[in-house]
Amino acid sequence: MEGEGERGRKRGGRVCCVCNKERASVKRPKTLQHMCRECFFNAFESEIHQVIIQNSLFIAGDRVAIGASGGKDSTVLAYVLSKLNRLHNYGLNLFLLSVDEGITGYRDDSLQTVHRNHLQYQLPLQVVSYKDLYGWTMDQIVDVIGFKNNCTFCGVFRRQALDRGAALLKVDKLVTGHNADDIAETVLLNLLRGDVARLSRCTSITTGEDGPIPRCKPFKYTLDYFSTECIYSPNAYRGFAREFIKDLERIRPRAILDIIKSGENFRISTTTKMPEQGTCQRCGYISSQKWCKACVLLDGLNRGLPKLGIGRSRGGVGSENGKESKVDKSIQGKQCGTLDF
Ligand SMILES: Nc1ncnc2c1ncn2[C@@H]1O[C@H](COP(=O)(O)OP(=O)(O)OP(=O)(O)O)[C@@H](O)[C@H]1O
Repeated sequence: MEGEGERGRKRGGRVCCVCNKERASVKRPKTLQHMCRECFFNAFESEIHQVIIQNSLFIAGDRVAIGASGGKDSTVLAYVLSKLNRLHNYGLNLFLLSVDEGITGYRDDSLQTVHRNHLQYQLPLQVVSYKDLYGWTMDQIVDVIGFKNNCTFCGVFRRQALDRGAALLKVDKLVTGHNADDIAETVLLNLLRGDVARLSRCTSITTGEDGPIPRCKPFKYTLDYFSTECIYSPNAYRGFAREFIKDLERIRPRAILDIIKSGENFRISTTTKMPEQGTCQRCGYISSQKWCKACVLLDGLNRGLPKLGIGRSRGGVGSENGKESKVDKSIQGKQCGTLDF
């Protein structure tokens, strides 16, 4: 901890500023405190408990699916949530829900972690795959679309796949391991794209209350320590926002939480026209357009026109003789990646 001077140091390193006994092994980016492992875990778990209670994330008896990717955040989320559920008697029925995107050498490895968590924490596991839901794996999609726009497919399909998996489990809520860094990136991206509708909701700790399954982010205020990248996302726009945010964090760690705060304080003018929620005429999933984005993308893939739903391509769904249809117009201007959680 800054200002501790010699008092805070011990031969071989600093002393934990909480217990004043053990050697510190982490410096928390959020508070800049030097802590030992044990005190860090305690502080972290009690902060998540506070977030859950203060935001009334759950009610006793809720069936809750944990979006389990096998990555570090959702793995920690599964551990912490099952521990807090026991410790504080939340009365939740917890499940692990994994989406297998079909990315060889990436998701197949991380799904093994999820299978281990399923046994370790004794939580029922549901896996849904892109192959079963859409008939395509991400490996196959990348073969036809390349590396540039594949994140659009993956993001849109994952969002819907999680909802479909949650429906199979008949859960009341879905929690994800999105952390403060993820949310700050999304604020910036929505700002850069002028996506007012998403900007207005991306900082909420619970979203989708008007949709099929509300989603919560108990790690909303948790800063990232390190992150792993999908093998197919080297060109994603999000990656640039991530680098920018990491640069800011190096100068001032609280910058990330301040970006979230700014996002929370945006007020959308009452005259701004917001999209109206409806259902996709094709699959029945929620959509503000005639067809949901997943159906538009899938239709393009199946017709051998994979770029149809990306960016400003013409001659899309429902178009006659190359003229734009309503659906074509609806998908314009929303390039690369889904910016909803
Ligand atoms: N394939 C998946 N199956 C289930 N949930 C997923 C999947 N991918 C992402 N999620 C959920 O969305 C959250 C954010 O995922 P993302 O890959 O953007 O970030 P991350 O910080 O790398 O998370 P993680 O470390 O948990 O993978 C995850 O923590 C998880 O809850």
